[in-house]
Amino acid sequence: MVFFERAPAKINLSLDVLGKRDDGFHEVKMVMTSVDLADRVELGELHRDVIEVSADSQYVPDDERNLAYKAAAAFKHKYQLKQGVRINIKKNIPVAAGLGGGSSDAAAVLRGLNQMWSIGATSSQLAELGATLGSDVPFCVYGTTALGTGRGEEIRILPSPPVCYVVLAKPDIGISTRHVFPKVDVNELEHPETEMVIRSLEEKNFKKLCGSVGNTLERITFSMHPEVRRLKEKMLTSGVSGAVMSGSGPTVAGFVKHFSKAKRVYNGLRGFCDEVYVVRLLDRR
Ligand SMILES: C[C@](O)(CO)[C@H](O)COP(=O)(O)OP(=O)(O)OC[C@H]1O[C@@H](n2ccc(N)nc2=O)[C@H](O)[C@@H]1O
Ligand SMILES: Nc1ncnc2c1ncn2[C@@H]1O[C@H](COP(=O)(O)OP(=O)(O)OP(=O)(O)O)[C@@H](O)[C@H]1O
Repeated sequence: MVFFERAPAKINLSLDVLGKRDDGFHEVKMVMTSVDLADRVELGELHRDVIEVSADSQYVPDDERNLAYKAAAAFKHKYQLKQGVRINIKKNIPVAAGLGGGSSDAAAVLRGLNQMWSIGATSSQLAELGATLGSDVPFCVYGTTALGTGRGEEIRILPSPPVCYVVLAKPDIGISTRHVFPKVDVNELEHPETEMVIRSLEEKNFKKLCGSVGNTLERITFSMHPEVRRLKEKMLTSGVSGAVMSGSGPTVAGFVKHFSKAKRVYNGLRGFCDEVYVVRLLDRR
């Protein structure tokens, strides 16, 4: 039997760092949501006790370093399963882009294996297992709109954003979160208005949302890669109502209410950077 799971990209509407923890991670407070740019994860049952993984991208490992492989290994270990699985990933989410692609693939594997092997684990149990794989995996298990606290793994579901289009633009660089967090100086941070972002979701207020999106990691990524700052500026002058870098970058998300405007922004940015997408937010609660 073959199972398919969608693995949507995540974007940060806000990302705040509150402090450094004893375990080396940072205490964060961030609002995340999912968009309809998604990888496609195919799971096929094997009768041997092996995990095989392949992906149609040269930037993604096809062995135990793949986060999807790690998710399958963790799931098999947790539920003491002797069956194997073949995982095939059709990558549509740009890699090392701040869009949580690997985390979303891992979450899709947890959801898919739970279904394929009829384990009956709850989302919260899958999220707890996901937290052992990476800070963004628990959010990706739910894949809606949520507040992430702790190191990002404590999830509170929020109302979905007002209906709008999101233009995603990624300059031709990859950024690893691991290289950005060590540069955080907790005494020199500008804090985004996360509470205002949450209120804008509760009120479904597009204007308020656009006026309050923010990411404290922007300053660090911009200083390492000035082209990301230029991209955000270009996006704002192209007519988006608000823009914010996702995760540790380099992808910048711009918000517009109408498709005609999204198309104009898209066309304007295409001459500026290679990878541009017009997407929609995933959930409609
Ligand atoms: C930047 C975000 O994408 C925002 O959604 C996430 O916080 C990153 O999530 P992720 O890629 O799943 O991150 P992890 O794989 O857990 O951690 C990668 C590295 O980022 C740093 N890290 C990550 C999360 C966090 N709250 N504090 C950190 O300091 C750590 O150095 C860690 O070694
Ligand atoms: N299934 C996967 N999809 C994408 N990248 C993966 C996967 N498994 C492992 N990786 C590795 O993880 C790294 C980060 O890729 P990803 O696309 O998840 O970026 P990101 O969302 O910016 O994450 P991070 O915050 O971890 O830097 C890549 O360098 C890649 O080699």
